[in-house]
Amino acid sequence: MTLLSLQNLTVRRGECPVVDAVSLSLAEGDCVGLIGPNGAGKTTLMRAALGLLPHSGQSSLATLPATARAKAAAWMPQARDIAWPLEVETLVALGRLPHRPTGSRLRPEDRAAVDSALTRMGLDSFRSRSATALSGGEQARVLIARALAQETPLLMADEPVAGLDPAAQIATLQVFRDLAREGRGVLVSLHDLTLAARYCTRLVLLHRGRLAAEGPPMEVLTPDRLAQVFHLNAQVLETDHGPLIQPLGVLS
Ligand SMILES: Nc1ncnc2c1ncn2[C@@H]1O[C@H](COP(=O)(O)OP(=O)(O)OP(=O)(O)O)[C@@H](O)[C@H]1O
Repeated sequence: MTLLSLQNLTVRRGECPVVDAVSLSLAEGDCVGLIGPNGAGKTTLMRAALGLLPHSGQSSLATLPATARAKAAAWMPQARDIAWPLEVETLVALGRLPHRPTGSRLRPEDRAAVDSALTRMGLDSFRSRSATALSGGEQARVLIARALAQETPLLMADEPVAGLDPAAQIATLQVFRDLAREGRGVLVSLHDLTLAARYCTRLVLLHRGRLAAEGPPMEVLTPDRLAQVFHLNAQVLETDHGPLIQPLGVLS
């Protein structure tokens, strides 16, 4: 089943299209990595797809009423502001809001979703801590857990592993890959090309707002594209542990 369909999605900032006629679809089982240099349009694409930015073209999510959209897709934005000193467990339970009548108590299925999200993100021992008293990387994991607790068919996450230590980055991508294997869909923007190649089923490469390439990771991440789009001299290796994209230098 298709979980997200974009057709000619375009976002203009003034005269300039920063997302330019992008079409793509994402189905159950897909873990799609959205990659591209700084300013390529990744955040703008995701926010427009969710209907959070004015755009032309179509997004299957943008037209949904807010509650239906919150049941269809969870969104973890790049900004990780936690304003109030809520307990971690309470903050993660906010992910259940689309599923509960306003003001109601957590039902057993809500508690189960919160417990599962905390466990997946390795946060069981953090559940009673104040979220504002956590480190930046710990806060990021809590916000990912909140999105997981939403238990939506589609998870969209904007650079969710930025600021996480290497083990937490890998563990998070493993969670996303597992979600896809369980039949959900994931759209995740990433700057770490090795993680993108290893854990995503498909990559979408944006360059200056346009879809520059899409397909299996090793077909997208060719040395030529890394040079043209990322200005990188990079080695692309197949190892026993999976692909390895090793940047060697910057091309002028
Ligand atoms: N509010 C805004 N007003 C004008 N231009 C903007 C605005 N927000 C973003 N842009 C521009 O739109 C383009 C795409 O930005 P976007 O944040 O989508 O890129 P990105 O691929 O997510 O980058 P990064 O990897 O740095 O997070 C950039 O050129 C950026 O300067």
